[in-house]
Amino acid sequence: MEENTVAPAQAGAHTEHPVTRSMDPGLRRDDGLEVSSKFAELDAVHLKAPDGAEAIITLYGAHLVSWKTADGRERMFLSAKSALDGTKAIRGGIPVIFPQFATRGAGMRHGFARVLPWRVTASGVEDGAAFAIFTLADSDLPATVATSWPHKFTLTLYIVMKGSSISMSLNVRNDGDAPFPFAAALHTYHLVDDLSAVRIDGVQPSTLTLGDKLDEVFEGIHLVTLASGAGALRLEQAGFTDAVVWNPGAADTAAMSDMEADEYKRFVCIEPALLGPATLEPGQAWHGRYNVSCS
Ligand SMILES: O=P(O)(O)OC[C@H]1O[C@H](O)[C@H](O)[C@@H](O)[C@@H]1O
Repeated sequence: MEENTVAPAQAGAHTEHPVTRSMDPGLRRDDGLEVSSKFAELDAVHLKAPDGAEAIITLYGAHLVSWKTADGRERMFLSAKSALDGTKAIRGGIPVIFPQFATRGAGMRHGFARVLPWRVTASGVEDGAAFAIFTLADSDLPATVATSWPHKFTLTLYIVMKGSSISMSLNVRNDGDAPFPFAAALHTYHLVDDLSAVRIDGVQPSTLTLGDKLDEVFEGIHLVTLASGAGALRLEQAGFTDAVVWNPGAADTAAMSDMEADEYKRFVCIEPALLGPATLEPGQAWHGRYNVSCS
C-alpha cells in the first residue's frame, strides 16, 4: 500500500489506483462492504488506525468530517450549524470539489461531488494505517445533474491515515469518448485556536497572516506550512497546482445560515486545488495528492 506521504502526480497517466492494485483480495469490498456508522443523519465510514488515529467520512460527498490524530486531538473544523442531513453541503471538514470550483463555470457552485452520495468500495487496515476508498461515477448521478454535465467519468477518493498524518488521493478518469474540462479541490477547513495567531508559509514570499476576510488563489504550490496556537501542520500537494486560502471574516459569517457568528475565528481553509479548468482526454486520468502531517 502507498506510504503516508504524497507521491508526485502523474497527470494524464493511464495507471490504476495504487491501492486498488495492491488491495488484499480478502478485504470486504463493493456490495459486500458494510457502511460502519452514522454521523448525525448521514451514513459514514469510521476509520480507526491501531495507534488510535481516527477519521469519519460521510458517504454524502465522501466528506471527511472529523480527523483525530493518535493523540486524540481533533484537527478539522466543523460548524455547529452545519446541515448534516444531506439537504445542503456540509460546512467544515474536507468537501470534495468537482467538476467546478466556486462560481468559475456555469454549473453548480463548487460542483456536484460534495452534495451527492458516493459509494465506499473498500476499507480496512494495512501496514498500521486505516484506509477507505470512495467512488462516484456518471452512472451515480441523478438525471438533472447528468443532463447538465453529460460526461462519462469515474472519481475515486482514497483516504489513509495513522499517527499524526493523513493522505488523500483524488483521481478523475475520463471514461467517455470526448475530452471534458474540470476543476477539483479538497476544500480543507483546518481547526485553529485563534485565526489571528495563524501563520501560513509557502504560498507567497512572505508569511501570510489573516485578520479578517481573505479569499485568495496562490499558484504553483507544493508545500505549505500552517502554524497556529494548535501546533504546526505540513501540507504537501501534487497534481493540485493551486492553493486557495479562505476565511469569510466576521461580516460574511454573520450572513451565513450555517455558521455561528464567532466560528470564523476557529478555522482557516487552505485548499489544494486544480482550478484550471484542466482538460482530460478520453481514457486518461488525473491524480491529485494531498498529505497533512501534524507536529
Ligand atoms: O460557501 P461555499 O459554497 O462552501 O464556498 C466557500 C468558499 O469556498 C472557496 O474558498 C472560495 O474561494 C470562496 O469564495 C467561497 O466563499
